[in-house]
Amino acid sequence: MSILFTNIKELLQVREHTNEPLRGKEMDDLPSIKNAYLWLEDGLIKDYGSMDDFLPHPAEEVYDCTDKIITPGYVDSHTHLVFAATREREFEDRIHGLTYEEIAARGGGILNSAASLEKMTEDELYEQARLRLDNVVAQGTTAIEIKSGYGLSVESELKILRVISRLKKSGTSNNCIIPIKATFLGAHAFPVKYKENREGYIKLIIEEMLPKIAEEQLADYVDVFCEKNYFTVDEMLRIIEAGSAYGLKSKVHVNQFTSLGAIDAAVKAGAVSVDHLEVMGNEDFTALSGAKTIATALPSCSFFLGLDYAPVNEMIDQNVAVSLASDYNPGSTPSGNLNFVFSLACIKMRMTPQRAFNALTVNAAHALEVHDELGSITIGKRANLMVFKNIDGIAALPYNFGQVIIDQVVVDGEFI
Ligand SMILES: N=CN[C@@H](CCC(=O)O)C(=O)O
Ligand SMILES: [Zn+2]
Repeated sequence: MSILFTNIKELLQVREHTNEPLRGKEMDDLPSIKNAYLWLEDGLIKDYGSMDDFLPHPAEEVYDCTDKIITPGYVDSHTHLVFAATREREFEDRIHGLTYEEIAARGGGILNSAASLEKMTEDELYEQARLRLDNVVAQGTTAIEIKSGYGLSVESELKILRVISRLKKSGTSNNCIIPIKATFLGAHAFPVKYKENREGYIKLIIEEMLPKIAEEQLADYVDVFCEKNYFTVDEMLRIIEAGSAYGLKSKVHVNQFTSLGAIDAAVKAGAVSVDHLEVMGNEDFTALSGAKTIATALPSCSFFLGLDYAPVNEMIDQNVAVSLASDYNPGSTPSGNLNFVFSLACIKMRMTPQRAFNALTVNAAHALEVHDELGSITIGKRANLMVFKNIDGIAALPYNFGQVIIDQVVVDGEFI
């Protein structure tokens, strides 16, 4: 099947390749072609260019895009989209003055989510998660990472990872398949029965959960919530190492509330990404400067919990590869809408629209290791796109905060 878009008002994020994540001044550049064409074949980008150089291409479908802007779809490299129940009660508790940490200390938070997930069947979980996937794809997410971590027992962690595995194969309710990566986050919190036996739970993760997950090939990455009252830096390193023995690379939760030295340790351990970064010390910047590890900021989490925002412009100035993701989860971020993340990045973090869009596409694709197939308009990449009508440029996306102004989403060359 081949499709041709002609007279495109502007084709954004066109790059010959995206072998490396963008850093420093590169983040300010959002390459585009005005009055462009784009030719898709069998779900891939076959060719693109200026209409001035246009030669007739054989195509089964041709669309005139005089009033349209086309971009690559977003990539969401950090979500907890498989969960059993929302947590409005805690939301109200925070309005009355309790903090996220206080709610967790009372047995709420992650443990609350684990208790409700234990009671839910795999099929119910799957149906709910698929509806959430439908929603985020309609909002422009065209590749996604999904974590476990609301199980905290062998059976429940496997249940979540099996749901993710089903989503990988089945896609959305209308069978739209986007790339999904699964992350094992058994080290999200200590279950109550292991409160006085941390070692016992870490052993369960390393000696029981990981081997089973590896046997069923249920995970692409391993994650740890490294934070005061959760997992220490040493515990994180042990779990990263255990995961790597099964071929799992790591993506870790660090510096959400405290700077513990986890960033330096994770970078040295070869983590693909370090995520959150609301609290950053000088040594954290130094560890990330020039590192291969991607720094993923989650502004919707800061917005929802009233935390500081990750200092992304300072990181970019210090040669850190910055990406943005949603952190979609029932506790700290009950939204997977990357259009809203885009607005927050510009409004609250003072990223320019160019920087934020690069962080949501090219660098986000690196954070998910899908940069060879997604994140830019590049020949040979998958045709996962967003189409916008009657806007003047990229700034319209974050400007229209709280709204989804996408006209159409395209996945593998098909309108969804
Ligand atoms: N901080 C750790 N994990 C999640 C929130 C978990 C929850 O509150 O359910 C996050 O990334 O924000
Ligand atoms: Zn998270």
